[in-house]
Amino acid sequence: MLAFEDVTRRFRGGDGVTGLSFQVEPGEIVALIGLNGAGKTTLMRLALGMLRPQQGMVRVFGEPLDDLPAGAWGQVGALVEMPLAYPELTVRENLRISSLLRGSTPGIVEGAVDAWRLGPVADRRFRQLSLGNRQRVGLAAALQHDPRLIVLDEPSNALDPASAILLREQVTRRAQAGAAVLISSHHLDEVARIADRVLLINAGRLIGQLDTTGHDLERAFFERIRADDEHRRTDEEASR
Ligand SMILES: Nc1ncnc2c1ncn2[C@@H]1O[C@H](COP(=O)(O)OP(=O)(O)OP(=O)(O)O)[C@@H](O)[C@H]1O
Repeated sequence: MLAFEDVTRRFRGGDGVTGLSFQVEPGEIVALIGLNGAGKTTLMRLALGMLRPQQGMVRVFGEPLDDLPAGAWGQVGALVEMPLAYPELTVRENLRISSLLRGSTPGIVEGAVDAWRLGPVADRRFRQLSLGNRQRVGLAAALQHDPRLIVLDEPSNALDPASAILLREQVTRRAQAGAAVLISSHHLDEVARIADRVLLINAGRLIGQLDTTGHDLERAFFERIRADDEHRRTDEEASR
């Protein structure tokens, strides 16, 4: 469903991501974790064609992104950075537009309002919503059309515990229906609950997977990051 083949995208100043290779298969939830600035959002933007690789290739539904027919994006659901919405339109109107843009029928909107418990704010303008409610609208818009590929960058940001549970249920339900899910998070315990695999990203590189069956996930995470930092420092010193 989603494949990265040796993908590199560096920014002026040297940061970015380097040599990323991984796949997300149908029915699989893959989580991406790393420290601030590790490259998670850059990877997500590359997956969605919001950034182009300088090297390597991204494939969606088996096609290189450049060859993907425009209609195929209707089977993708994504939330990266801020939810995109028209501030002067209501929640319901925004969800309706979002469904039309993805080639779905507006009939799905009421289901999304119910699923995300947006009823009490459905007729409020988007700009009047709290941060958490905006995030819920963004998630409803990303998932209401039952996409086959889901890309969510730190989706539990600003969500209250009840909404975080909703998110978990919705994402798991979509994966059980065969969707491929890529999700980034800072919450290790949340990730451990839903992900089939957890990829570790550090300083723009994928450095392996985290075993989520262990007890002290945080310690395991930080040890892997520290070991990678040390390894890179030694390599840099040796190459001087
Ligand atoms: N447009 C850009 N121009 C220059 N540098 C950038 C740009 N976008 C990202 N970077 C840099 O690339 C690196 C990776 O950033 P990215 O936003 O992907 O990290 P992240 O893992 O999502 O971080 P966070 O957890 O803080 O959201 C950072 O050092 C960032 O400053």
